[in-house]
Amino acid sequence: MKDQNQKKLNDSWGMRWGALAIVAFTMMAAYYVNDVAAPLKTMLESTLGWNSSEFGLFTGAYSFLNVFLLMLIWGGLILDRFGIRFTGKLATILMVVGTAIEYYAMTQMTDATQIVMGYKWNVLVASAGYSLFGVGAEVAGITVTKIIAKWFQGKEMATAMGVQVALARVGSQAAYAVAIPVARAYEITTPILIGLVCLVGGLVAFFAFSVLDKKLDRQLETAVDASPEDKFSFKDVKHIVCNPGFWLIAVLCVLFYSCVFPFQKFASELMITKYQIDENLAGTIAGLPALGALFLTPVFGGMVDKRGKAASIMMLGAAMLIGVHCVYALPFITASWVAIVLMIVLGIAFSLVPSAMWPSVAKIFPVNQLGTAYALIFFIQNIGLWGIPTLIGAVLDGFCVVGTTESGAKLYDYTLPMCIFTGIAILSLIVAFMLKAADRKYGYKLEEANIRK
Ligand SMILES: NCCCC[C@H](NC(=O)[C@@H](N)CCCCN)C(=O)O
Repeated sequence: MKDQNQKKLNDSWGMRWGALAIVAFTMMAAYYVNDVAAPLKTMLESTLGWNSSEFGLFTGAYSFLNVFLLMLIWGGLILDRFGIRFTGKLATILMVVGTAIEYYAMTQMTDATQIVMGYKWNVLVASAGYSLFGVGAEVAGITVTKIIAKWFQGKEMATAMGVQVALARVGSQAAYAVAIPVARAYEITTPILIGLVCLVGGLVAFFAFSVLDKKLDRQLETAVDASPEDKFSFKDVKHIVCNPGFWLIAVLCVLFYSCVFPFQKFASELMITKYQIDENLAGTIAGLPALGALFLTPVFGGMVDKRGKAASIMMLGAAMLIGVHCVYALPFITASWVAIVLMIVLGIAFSLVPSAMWPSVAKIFPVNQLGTAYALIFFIQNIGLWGIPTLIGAVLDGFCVVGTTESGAKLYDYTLPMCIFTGIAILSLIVAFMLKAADRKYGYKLEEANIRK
């Protein structure tokens, strides 16, 4: 007879946090690669001749397959059918292959400038690689959420999720900080090569995690690592999409994240051209929200746990976003310190909203629908992560060119794009307000503390 009281692998503090460290490293590499090309926008223009529309297409390509081929939905199904080890490895392999294609297109296909469907061939190949990477990164995101739920069940689950997101921000900040200096010191694609090497390390790390996870499964005596109650189910989809809270959170998510991630992709150039910030520093400034979020997300998460007020916090974050984008839109404010202060405020908003939003999903839906709810929200969020960079790139090329830089790249006036971001931020405040009203009407308890005294 088996000893039911036998200590399991995840009962050991060191083992479960060690396991988290391994998968968090893979996600850190993913966030690094996700963001590393963004600060290189101007260099891509002067070195490879990419215009803003092409940069926008490339940036939005992260979400292209996720949106148009429903890859997040299939990813959710694969995750439930084949489990976290298989899906995690598959997702990481997709990230490695996608990044390798992107790197190849940017290094070996520099002469492939023939126009196909209105874009340079090398842009399309790099975008295809980045799109494949995007599928891997998003599927890895939902897989890691599920890994944490499994390894930290009945333990420090919320803290573990906060720490994982915080560590992912380290990857983002590193990308923004090193991209331009490394590209200037070596080749424009060296920062991407570094990301590729890190992702291969992340793949090895995931294989190592799988050994631990298999051992845990043997201890848990489960053949399949997805318990029936957290499987992706089309019945749940119907139930979830009929809930007004789902739509309000999903729309708030797409609007809010559309004002942060896509904005950051263009922010390095904005810092250099409008605020005259040194090129080597511009990426670090653009990455400040990620750095701020690294420290503040766990702090605000703790506040939401203890004091509640999640709906009000989301409103506050959205209001701060309006202020930030509105001031960036003002053409007569060009002092570099203002740009830096605004990035810090954006960092605070970027910590407030996610720390209130993601736990709110868990308040609206029962545990057995959470995986499905997160996959659907990620899917809707990806529509913005695809559409907004594509739109901003086209707007820059179509309406904002005001000259040429010394290196031959175009010089843009960012007033119109910043007005667009301000408009989206205003919509996000309206939706946050509606969410608070819905909370009162339907009793989601978003304003209540998670931890009861
Ligand atoms: N448990 C959910 C955590 C979500 C963290 C969130 N990530 C996303 O929303 C991803 N779908 C998109 C990541 C894009 C990275 N540039 C986050 O705040 O990072």
